[in-house]
Amino acid sequence: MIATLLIQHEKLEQLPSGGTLSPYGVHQKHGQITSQALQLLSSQRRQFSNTYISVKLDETSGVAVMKLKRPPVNSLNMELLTEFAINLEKLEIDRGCRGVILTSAVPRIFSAGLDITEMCGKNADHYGEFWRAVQEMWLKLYGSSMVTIAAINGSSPAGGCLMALSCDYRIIANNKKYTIGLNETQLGIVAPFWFKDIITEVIGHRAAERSLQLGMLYSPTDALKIGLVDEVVAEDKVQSTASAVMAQWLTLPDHARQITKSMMRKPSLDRLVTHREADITNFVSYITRDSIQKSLQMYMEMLKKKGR
Ligand SMILES: CCCCCCC/C=C/C(=O)SCCNC(=O)CCNC(=O)[C@H](O)C(C)(C)COP(=O)(O)OP(=O)(O)OC[C@H]1O[C@@H](n2cnc3c(N)ncnc32)[C@H](O)[C@@H]1OP(=O)(O)O
Repeated sequence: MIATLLIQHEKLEQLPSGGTLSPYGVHQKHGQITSQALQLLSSQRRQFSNTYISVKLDETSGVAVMKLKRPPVNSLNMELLTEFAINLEKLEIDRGCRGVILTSAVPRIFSAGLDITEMCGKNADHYGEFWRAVQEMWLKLYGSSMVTIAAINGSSPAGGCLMALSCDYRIIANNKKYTIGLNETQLGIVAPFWFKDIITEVIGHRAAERSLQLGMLYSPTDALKIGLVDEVVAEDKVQSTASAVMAQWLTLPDHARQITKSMMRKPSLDRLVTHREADITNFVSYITRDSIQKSLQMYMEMLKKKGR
């Protein structure tokens, strides 16, 4: 139902083209392609936009840029998570798309993580549905066969960090004000096993243990030191670096890279798929505890006071 609505509402823009494109290059139909025609071809883009996500697919390079656009902080509510999973699935089945750059349209913020208001003062059915949407986003992103690059152009705590960690490569803007990490314990909550698994895979057991217990948020340079991100670049170079890294990754034959990626990620994906229902039950029984609700409410109040 939601999927149908989203597809009906999407704006599909097709720019003019002078010929046929394939993901792997230009197919020449008649005679020589002029430089003007090449220019037109190289600008062929498909764009679609939903409420909280915009996607631009460059059919020449096969690279889509997916932007989160939910001001003020791109917090991940049910609708954004659902749009995200649907858009990623659309790109996944689109033979013209080989890579996705995930970034933010909101200045200074990549994503503030899960929308805390989705986890406060609601009923058990809501929490169950919300958690399923969080799982779905992760299964789709971490399990994507495309090359995924996080262009982290702002702060990225908790669920925002999880999104970045789920990509193949992370580039963050060099700005001391930005922080990234899994800070759940600072909210008085526990990151679930699959958050723990993925950060352990990326930064190793010792660093993950310290990072998770203390709910650490790192500056870009400190994140680089522990391997939480792969590159720190000037703020105005984040997108161009992401495009350059993507072009490099796309020189590899898809099938070899995809099978290798799947081999590396399958155990963690399988673990969540196998325990999915138990993980939802666990989340619901945990989040409905009075003590957890109090912690989250206090954290939200603290955020609001800070903002005043
Ligand atoms: C067994 C399972 C157990 C449960 C596991 C659950 C796993 C949880 C994962 C999560 O992702 S929980 C969310 C954690 N997120 C955070 O801790 C981030 C909190 N936000 C911030 O630190 C800051 O807002 C920011 C992102 C650094 C941006 O700072 P800035 O100064 O630019 O903006 P603010 O004034 O702080 O915020 C503006 C506005 O947005 C509201 N807000 C911020 N974050 C969230 C959020 N995650 N959810 C909902 N709302 C959020 C904030 O309250 C302000 O609202 P107003 O005061 O304007 O109404």
